Amino acid sequence: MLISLDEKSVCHYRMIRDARVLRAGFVPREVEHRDQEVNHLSSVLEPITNEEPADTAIVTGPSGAGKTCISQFVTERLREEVLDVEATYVNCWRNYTRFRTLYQILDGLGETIDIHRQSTPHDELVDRLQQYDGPRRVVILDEADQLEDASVIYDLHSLPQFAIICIANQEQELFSRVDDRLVSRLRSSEHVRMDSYHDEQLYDILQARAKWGLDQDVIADDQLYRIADAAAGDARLAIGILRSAASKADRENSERITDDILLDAATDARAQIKQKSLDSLTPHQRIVYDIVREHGPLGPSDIHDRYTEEVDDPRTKRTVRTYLSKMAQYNLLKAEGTSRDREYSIVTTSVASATA
Ligand SMILES: Nc1ncnc2c1ncn2[C@@H]1O[C@H](COP(=O)(O)OP(=O)(O)OP(=O)(O)O)[C@@H](O)[C@H]1O
Repeated sequence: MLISLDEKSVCHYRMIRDARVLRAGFVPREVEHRDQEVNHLSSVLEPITNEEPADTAIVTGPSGAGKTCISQFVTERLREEVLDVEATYVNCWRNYTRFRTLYQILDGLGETIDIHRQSTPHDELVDRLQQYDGPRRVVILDEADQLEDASVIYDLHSLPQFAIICIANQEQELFSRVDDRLVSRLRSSEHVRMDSYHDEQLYDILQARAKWGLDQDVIADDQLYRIADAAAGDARLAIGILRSAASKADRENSERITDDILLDAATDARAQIKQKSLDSLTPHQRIVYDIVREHGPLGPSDIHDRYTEEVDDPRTKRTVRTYLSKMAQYNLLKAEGTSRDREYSIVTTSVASATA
């Protein structure tokens, strides 16, 4: 238990013991229920521990299935086992151009001092990667289906110094963004698929976080089960609800997480995740989202027509479809109808919560 004194010397109870373990990007020392996926991914990367080239790994699954966590966990474990392995993590949604992704990778190698965003050609960046002869390096390309120009995967694919983990929600979305020569290579890559968690699995993930992050007995088992149920298979949302609940309890100087706190926490966590997803949208995706918000429900063709009227350099219909699908995956849009008459509308954050 942590007790702190504010300026007025009032005692404040703090139930959060270690806030790090409640953060979205935290990689735990032990991961729950993913032994098979951990072993599979480890075996794909294994050759680099003997200085041999490794196959590219494709990791897919819905939001909150643990794709990033498992990829980072496996990479870290590898780095613990052998000295000469390094790792670079790139969020391709944030770095969605080929230049930015190459830049981030080179930055991890300390090779960006004289690179100029305006004038350095792509080929020179690729040359530098080719010349890299340091320790073997795992490059995690997270949200790889968001790359505007996925040829960066091709750039890296053939370089033996780099082992690539490509993370995406769906395999077909990743493949629809790359050209045929790369599709055939990626099809023969190792594929690690992850499904949404069951309630029991989410409960275990939550219990471990509560154990490390919070004081004992501040949340009851049945409350953890309700969080798991409300999160509907998404570990990111589940941990988000626990984090919101604990910080609200701390703000209110409460010694336990009450059911009322939990109810608000579910709403807060959903709103926070939604805001984060909205902030991640690229400028073109944001325009598409706003069109659906203002004029939806709309079908993909109507959306594309309106979008091409609004921008000078429109992306293809196919790309806009991948935007729509990604926003549906991230619960920003909902799709209704079959593939022939599908329409998209925005998801309004519902106040009703399954933690009630
Ligand atoms: N098996 C697990 N054991 C422990 N913690 C986990 C596990 N799976 C996921 N988590 C935790 O859940 C949260 C969400 O996981 P992660 O970010 O890896 O999901 P994701 O599939 O990459 O989602 P997104 O597609 O939204 O990026 C993270 O805080 C992560 O540490």
